[in-house]
Amino acid sequence: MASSQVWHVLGGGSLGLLCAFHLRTVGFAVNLILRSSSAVTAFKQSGSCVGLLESWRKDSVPSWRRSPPLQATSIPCIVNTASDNNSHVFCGEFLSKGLGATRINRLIVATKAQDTVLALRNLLPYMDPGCRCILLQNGVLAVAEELQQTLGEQLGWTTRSPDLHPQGRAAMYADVAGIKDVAAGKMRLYVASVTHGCYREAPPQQDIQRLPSDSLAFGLVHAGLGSITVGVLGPFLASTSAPLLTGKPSITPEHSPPQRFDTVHGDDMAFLQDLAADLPDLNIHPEADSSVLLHGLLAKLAANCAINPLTVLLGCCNGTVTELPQTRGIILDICRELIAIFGPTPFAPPGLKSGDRELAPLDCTKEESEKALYDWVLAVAAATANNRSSMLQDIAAGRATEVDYLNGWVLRAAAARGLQAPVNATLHALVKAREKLVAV
Ligand SMILES: CC(C)(CO)[C@@H](O)C(=O)[O-]
Repeated sequence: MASSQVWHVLGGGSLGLLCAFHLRTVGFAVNLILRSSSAVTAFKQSGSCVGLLESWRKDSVPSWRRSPPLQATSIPCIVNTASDNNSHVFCGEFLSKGLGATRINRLIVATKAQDTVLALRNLLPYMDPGCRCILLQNGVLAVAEELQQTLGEQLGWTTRSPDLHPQGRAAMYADVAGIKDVAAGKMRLYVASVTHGCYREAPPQQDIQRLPSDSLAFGLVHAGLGSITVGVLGPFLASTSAPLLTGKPSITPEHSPPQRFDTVHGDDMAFLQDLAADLPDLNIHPEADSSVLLHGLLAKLAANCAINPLTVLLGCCNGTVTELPQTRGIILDICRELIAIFGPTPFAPPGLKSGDRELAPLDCTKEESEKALYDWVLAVAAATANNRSSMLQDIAAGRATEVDYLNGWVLRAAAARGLQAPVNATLHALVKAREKLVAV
């Protein structure tokens, strides 16, 4: 049962609103942290509610529902100074009006990948020690690497890349953020692979009439029921002294043994299991085995590297990319490239795992992994067939996409291993070109 616990949801995109809707509807107090004070004003003017249409439900005619009212605040603001791209100062406006005395100890981070590190850095002074923070981004592995390189010291992780993270830089951020006394090192970070398909949309006129006036400008359509597989981030980062997956491996991926991580127990799992029980409609699967979680995150990466650019380049919904032989061929190529880079083991077909969930590297051939990953990506696209991918939504709204954290990150991982990933490179280049055309 939902307690009096306050949840903060960072980001008013479709996924942030989906989480805010369900958290609030089951009875949690929710504070939605939006990008600007004008977004907060718009939210308040629209009735301070989130509207949801679950079009994935086939058993009944779906209709719009709205959440009870929830709080909204604007995001604290740090700006880059012109002289030094890496140093930041707080905006005066935020210091006086932003979150004020708010303390955050349950946080869902639903920002775009490229906004995550800066947004989290801005929130650090407001987080209670031990704050539980769930990262939902597409490209969350790339985000995690960036977090480690920029905020690693505050988060209690080893600093792995002195050139990217010069000595003293973290201390300077901490000073600027006034977080000297905040035990941010105890922040608990969780990462998730999210396969729900949803997009923002205001409901049609007749639906609005059935609801209290002026509500639901902050509406979303949950078009494809997926799941949220979530676990603890720490073991991935703490156990290595090289960047998570874009670092140079000591042996080639094909011959590398499966990467093993500590299994997470206890309090973290209890927290995630309670959350899953409180929010059944979000289909949350807590994962205690970090190796299995990594498998899920890499599989999700493959889905985003294939589905998202293709939907942008063809201007279509997710389902279309499963139907055409040309797009199916490109999806298979993307899967093959990821397996060549990260090795077949992380993509072992579920059938090749033993009962205790150990991966079975010796039995898992490259071909079996390719087939398993390809089938999984097609299944995600089919389950979200009527969804407009997040990248297509970004392009339609004239926003930057997350492609640098998806195909772009894969290219960096390939380069670190002396490999090429030509299909990822082509999709990356075409999406960047599309971004440029949209921006003019
Ligand atoms: C799962 C997914 C591809 C569904 O559209 C989603 O991650 C997205 O849109 O980015």
